[in-house]
Amino acid sequence: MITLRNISVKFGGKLAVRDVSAVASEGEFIALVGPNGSGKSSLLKAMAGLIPHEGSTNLPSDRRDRARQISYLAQNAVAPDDHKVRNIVALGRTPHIGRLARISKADQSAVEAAMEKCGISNFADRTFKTLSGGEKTRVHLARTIATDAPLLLADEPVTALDPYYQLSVMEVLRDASREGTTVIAALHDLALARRFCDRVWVMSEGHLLADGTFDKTLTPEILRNVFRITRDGNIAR
Ligand SMILES: Nc1ncnc2c1ncn2[C@@H]1O[C@H](COP(=O)(O)OP(=O)(O)OP(=O)(O)O)[C@@H](O)[C@H]1O
Repeated sequence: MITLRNISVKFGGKLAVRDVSAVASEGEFIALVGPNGSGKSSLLKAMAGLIPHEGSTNLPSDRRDRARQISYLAQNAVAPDDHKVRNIVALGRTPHIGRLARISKADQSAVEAAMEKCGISNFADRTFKTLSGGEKTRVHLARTIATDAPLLLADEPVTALDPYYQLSVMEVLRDASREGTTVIAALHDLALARRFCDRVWVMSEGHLLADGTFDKTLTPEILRNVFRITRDGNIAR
């Protein structure tokens, strides 16, 4: 169980996340939704220990423990252009490899399995710079999956993907949650989120405005007042 207590994130005096308290259970797949600028990325980064925050969590504070416990897929993840795909995915195993130790057979299998799940095995030996945008996203996802951490945080993992890979990546994340990983993914596609996720956290102006099942949470009022759309997907006027 992951517990967030009164998490706040400030940038230059401006609050991007305001007093967020929530819990996530083992094996849950949570959709973190909300309009642009509502604080989703900032909350994920605070959970990943990448930016300073107020409040507390039960996540490990030691950097190495944190790296084993939490894998994080950034919204605009980068990777060395000249590295082979396979080596970038293998970076996901770094927290499990001792200093100066070589990658083990188990690490190697985790890398191969993650590449297979993300549909990138066929270009495992290409350099990163030769890939398309969506292919690069799937490489980053495979690196995140390869870590095999109990908490997976993904910031807009499907935004750059074609319809087939949107579904396929959502399946990969759902499978990870079914195997016991807690997955929290920032998503803009509410229909896709509803189809795959167990629960939704709705962010609005830094607050966690609603937390629950899709039916109870994404009410016509919230769609109108927070997302500025109607239930039919039109602009609310
Ligand atoms: N490094 C930063 N410095 C200053 N302000 C920032 C920084 N990062 C984010 N913000 C501000 O914090 C607020 C929340 O941003 P955040 O990226 O968390 O939103 P988001 O919900 O992930 O948005 P999006 O859907 O557009 O990715 C925004 O007002 C943003 O401008």
